[in-house]
Amino acid sequence: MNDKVYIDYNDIHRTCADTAMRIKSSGFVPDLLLAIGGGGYIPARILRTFLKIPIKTVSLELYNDKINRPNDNVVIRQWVKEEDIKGKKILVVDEVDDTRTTLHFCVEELQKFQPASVAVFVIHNKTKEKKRAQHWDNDEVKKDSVHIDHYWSGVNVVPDAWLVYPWDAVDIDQHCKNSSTGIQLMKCM
Ligand SMILES: O=P(O)(O)OC[C@H]1O[C@H](OP(=O)(O)OP(=O)(O)O)[C@H](O)[C@@H]1O
Repeated sequence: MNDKVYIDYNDIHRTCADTAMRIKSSGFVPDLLLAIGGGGYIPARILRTFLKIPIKTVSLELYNDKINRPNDNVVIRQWVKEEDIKGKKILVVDEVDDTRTTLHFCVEELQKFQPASVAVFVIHNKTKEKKRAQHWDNDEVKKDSVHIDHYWSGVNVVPDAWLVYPWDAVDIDQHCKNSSTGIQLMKCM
């Protein structure tokens, strides 16, 4: 079993702040943050502090806590209206890109509403072979069938990292103590 990495709230805030600066300097000016719940809600709110644009939310479920394994398909618990997306530049926000199943599903569904463009932000990207959209995070991004204009990960992490986020903590004080230990995270350039 892999060591758990307890993620610190302040590190999340710093990562969002740093990446917001990268987004601003990229020339991509999003109209809307689209948070994928539950993990994308808090990073989207932090990004709003810097990007000063509205947030809309969707709720998607891949991992099924009741059966302790992924669902066969991504389940939509809540979705957006077409009028919120059509013609807009959308920045999709989630906390982690693991197999990329959820992000790919979300972008594919959003494209049906004809956004002007779509980009993706995650706090953590696990550097592993993805099940979908292999090329989003490298120079071949535009070759993928489900197109995005930009992909930003705050931090690239080793493939088998077991990330524990602070909003899942029952005892946040113990979580903070644990967050000073853990495996090495590989910082994204
Ligand atoms: O890259 P993937 O393999 O698709 O995994 C990443 C997704 O899994 C988690 O969601 P989950 O379904 O556990 O829902 P939650 O955010 O409500 O915990 C996480 O929040 C991402 O959305």
